[in-house]
Amino acid sequence: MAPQKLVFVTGNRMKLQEVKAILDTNTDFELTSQDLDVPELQGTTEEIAREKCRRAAELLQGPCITEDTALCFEALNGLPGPYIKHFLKDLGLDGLNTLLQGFPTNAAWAMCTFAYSAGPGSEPILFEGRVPGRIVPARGAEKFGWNPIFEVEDTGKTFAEMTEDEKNSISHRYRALEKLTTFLRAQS
Ligand SMILES: O=c1nc[nH]c2c1ncn2[C@H]1C[C@H](O)[C@@H](COP(=O)(O)OP(=O)(O)OP(=O)(O)O)O1
Ligand SMILES: [Mg+2]
Repeated sequence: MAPQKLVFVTGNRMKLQEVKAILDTNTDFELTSQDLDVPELQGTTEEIAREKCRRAAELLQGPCITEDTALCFEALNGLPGPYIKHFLKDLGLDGLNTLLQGFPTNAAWAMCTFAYSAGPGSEPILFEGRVPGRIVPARGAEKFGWNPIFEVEDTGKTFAEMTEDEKNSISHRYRALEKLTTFLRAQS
């Protein structure tokens, strides 16, 4: 059967690189990407993910997937969550550690939410993947976002200390993408 064409709307080339690597050996899907400036509303991760995908499908006038990544601190009831991009930009990796000083736990989870819309006017469907861990002083290469300060539970390693393959075989993104591709395969 011909591969399903997927348009991934994202402005983040590292996300795109990881999604391509995860889908790499998968011949069921053919991924292309579009860097569109889609506004992100405030709200819960789910609300943000849905609305971003809705707007992307309108702009593209066709089916698409979008993705929202959140980093959630247990001590802060899940914040910064979907606002991690702004916290990271303004506080940096050190500042995110400082933020947790005085709290009893540095437990955290990384969360990835893919949204799929069949086209404009079609309600997006969400697929979520999570990885538990904790926030630690930066270790490893500073190549992608908050990778150096997120230590994955039971591994003793931050995402930045893992090889790309290692991260991509256990990550929040991998787990969410598994659910999305299972859904899409069942559709076709
Ligand atoms: O696996 C990851 N490991 C470390 N850092 C990560 C990861 N995945 C996203 N990140 C960073 C990028 C951005 O600072 C924030 C998510 O924000 P988020 O709005 O989802 O991404 P974005 O604006 O860069 O791209 P997009 O155009 O798809 O919305 O966390
Ligand atoms: Mg964004």
